[in-house]
Amino acid sequence: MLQIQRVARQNASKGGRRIAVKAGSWQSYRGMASSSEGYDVVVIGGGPGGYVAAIKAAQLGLKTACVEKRGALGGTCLNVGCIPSKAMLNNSHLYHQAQHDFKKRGIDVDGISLNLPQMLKAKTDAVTGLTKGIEFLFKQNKVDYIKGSASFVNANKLSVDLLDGGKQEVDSKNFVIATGSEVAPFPGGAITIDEQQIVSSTGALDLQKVPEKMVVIGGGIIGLEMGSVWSRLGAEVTVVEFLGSIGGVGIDGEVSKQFQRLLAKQGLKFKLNTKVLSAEKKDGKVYLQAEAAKGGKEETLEADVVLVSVGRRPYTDGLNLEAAGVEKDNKGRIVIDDQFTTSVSNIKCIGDVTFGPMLAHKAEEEGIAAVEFIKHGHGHVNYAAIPSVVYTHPEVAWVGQTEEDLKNAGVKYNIGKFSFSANSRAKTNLDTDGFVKFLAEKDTDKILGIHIVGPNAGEMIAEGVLAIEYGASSEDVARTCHAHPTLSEAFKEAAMAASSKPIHM
Ligand SMILES: Cc1cc2nc3c(=O)[nH]c(=O)nc-3n(C[C@H](O)[C@H](O)[C@H](O)COP(=O)(O)OP(=O)(O)OC[C@H]3O[C@@H](n4cnc5c(N)ncnc54)[C@H](O)[C@@H]3O)c2cc1C
Ligand SMILES: NC(=O)c1ccc[n+]([C@@H]2O[C@H](COP(=O)([O-])OP(=O)(O)OC[C@H]3O[C@@H](n4cnc5c(N)ncnc54)[C@H](O)[C@@H]3O)[C@@H](O)[C@H]2O)c1
Repeated sequence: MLQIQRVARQNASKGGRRIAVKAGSWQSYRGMASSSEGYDVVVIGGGPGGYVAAIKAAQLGLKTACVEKRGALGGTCLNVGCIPSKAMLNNSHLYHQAQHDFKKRGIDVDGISLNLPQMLKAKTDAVTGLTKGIEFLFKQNKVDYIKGSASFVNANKLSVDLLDGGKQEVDSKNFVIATGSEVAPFPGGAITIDEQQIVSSTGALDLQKVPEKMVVIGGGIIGLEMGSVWSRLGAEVTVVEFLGSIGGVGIDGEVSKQFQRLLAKQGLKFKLNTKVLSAEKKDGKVYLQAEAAKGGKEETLEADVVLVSVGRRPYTDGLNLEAAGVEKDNKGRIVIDDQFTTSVSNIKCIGDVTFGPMLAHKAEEEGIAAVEFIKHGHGHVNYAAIPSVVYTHPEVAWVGQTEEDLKNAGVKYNIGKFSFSANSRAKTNLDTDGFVKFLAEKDTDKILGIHIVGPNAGEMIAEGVLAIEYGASSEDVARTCHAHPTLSEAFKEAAMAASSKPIHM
């Protein structure tokens, strides 16, 4: 019963906005699937969406293989995304703290210096350990790992160019496409990424020298995380953002402003409402032409290294989707219905290559739900309860709707805010920047959004996700006992502020 309610809730939460409903229901799929032999499920792509789908499918008793062409499992996230960036964020933060923060805590350290090769090695070690770990999980769960590049022959057959040479044909009743995304090139080809001086996030994770001046094009999550890393390690970083605010899609306006103030205090410079037009490499430098977003006077920005972080796009190169009949939309996303089924009834699709936010945990949830649909005919992802986290210091995290969303939808709401400067643990930690903000429906007190800028926001938001998943009111959270002294008391007090009054402010 609960499952059925959840599927209904999931469908309702999408409201037809995210998922275009195409032909190919669960019933019609069942008719087709039994006709072929080989695997029950073959997953194409071994990123967080694909590898999780493969493990879950095997756990459900389906004969499963996963095809991955990178030579390592884990996809963008483990190899050139979430994991290496978080290693660099953590270690650059410690370096920055040791230089600028230890003294006031009574820790005198002499002769601190950066050993960048060692910091890069620590990052690589974390990546290697985790990608090998997934290979182990595949063995443990009896998922066949096919190393090569997959291409559809028809809706029940792949041809795989094996990394070790040669080709292999792979037959399956069902496929899950999880081929992810790639760096979006600069529009119009005006700037070419060379991964040395003009880098994408991939090059920015592996710079062999701290640049003196770095210009970041795009003040979304990648720009702010990687800009923070190199700023902490000593670069003068300028973020150029087309829009009037930073943080990308989904960030609350008030949080974005506070976030920008805090990053500026750390030394990052911002040029908002500014559009980069072109780049020229000359005498070891890069010169960028930029102008006001709405048109106006041009200016030249000089940099040693430029990071292009203007978004990512779905990746389907070489898949030969036409041979299977799988359709894409005009943004290159594979079109799916609310059961992750593509235009072909036995082929499902999940993660960055289809609709929705490009986040590892969203891809994982979809991976599990998609194979549950294959096995049981029902699955569940609640798109209203997908958290977002920016792993800077302080962190920024949110779930649900922003004030701007609610205003645009004409929804009446209460705000409850609590500042970390009034939280005892934050005070003892000398880490008091930021706040927790609850948005609750005026009439019912139901939580509609939670936004945090502050220490440990990325861990704390899990409580908000749970509250939204269970349809909690802010009073529910306010009446829940939180341990003292913890940062999470700020979370409780913000809930108290939304439903009645906080105690400590
Ligand atoms: C710098 C950076 C930092 C990030 N940090 C975070 C973060 O902190 N948290 C977060 O949630 N998200 C983060 N992301 C986003 C996250 O990496 C993606 O949302 C996630 O990896 C998507 O998972 P996926 O499985 O859909 O695709 P991917 O991870 O892109 O995996 C797809 C895989 O498919 C393989 N493939 C493609 N075509 C074929 C083929 N024809 N045959 C065989 N294999 C194929 C590719 O080689 C790839 O390994 C970050 C991204 C970047 C770039
Ligand atoms: N912590 C995380 O969860 C995390 C970390 C990194 C990446 N990611 C994911 O990776 C994806 C890509 O990240 P991203 O930061 O590249 O994209 P993004 O879409 O988040 O941000 C790109 C920014 O570039 C700006 N921009 C575009 N063209 C510009 C121009 N010509 N000049 C100046 N600014 C311009 C846009 O206005 C936007 O703010 C995102 O979907 C994100 O969810 C997530």
